[in-house]
Amino acid sequence: MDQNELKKAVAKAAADYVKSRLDERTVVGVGTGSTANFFIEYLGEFKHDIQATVASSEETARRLKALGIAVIDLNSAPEISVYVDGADETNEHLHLIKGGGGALTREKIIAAVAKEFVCIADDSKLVDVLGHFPLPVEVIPMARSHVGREIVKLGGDPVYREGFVTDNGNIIIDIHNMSIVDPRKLEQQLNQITGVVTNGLFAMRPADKLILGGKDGLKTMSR
Ligand SMILES: O=C[C@H](O)[C@H](O)[C@H](O)COP(=O)(O)O
Repeated sequence: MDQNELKKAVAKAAADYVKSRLDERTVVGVGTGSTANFFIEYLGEFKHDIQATVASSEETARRLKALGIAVIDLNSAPEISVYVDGADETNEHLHLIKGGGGALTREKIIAAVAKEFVCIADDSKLVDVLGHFPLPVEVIPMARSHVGREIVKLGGDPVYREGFVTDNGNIIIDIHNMSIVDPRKLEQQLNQITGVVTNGLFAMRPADKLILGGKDGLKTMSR
């Protein structure tokens, strides 16, 4: 199977899992990116059974609505039963790097609310130490230089994502060349920098379940 087929396989497994748990109160949190897009397609197959979804980006909301799936504002959702999303990197503790597509802040908000966070990925994303993938940080535009200097003090190489504006009207700085040996500590250190909205480390609130697709089939890891 190529990488796309692996993404499809994990998305199907997550959709089957969500379907098996649906009841009349279920609100599904839906992620952003190429893996999540396959999940959205599978959701479309049982859209009449889904009460509502909360989308982690404008693009995901557009795709869900195009399939006729109800999208509600998070503030109108009494709870999110399950949130399904991809990741850019994961370690065996289910700590993640997310935000390659720039949707990290809304994703992190949904993850914070969700009772269960199911991450889906092909097994090329599983690493021993996070940080090979550049870590995205969403930043208020006027704080760009300040945040960049603070990132250098933490040992990373900040790279401004040219021409990209988040759904929240902010910029992204990607941190390169940082071996993230203590993800929980770095997540908190970055959040302490004035001007940072959030960062793409999901270590304080990791995934609860990880469905990985590889050449030998699917593997599920849980915390
Ligand atoms: O902002 C984007 C999200 O965090 C994605 O979940 C992440 O970038 C993984 O995307 P993909 O499934 O396309 O590899």
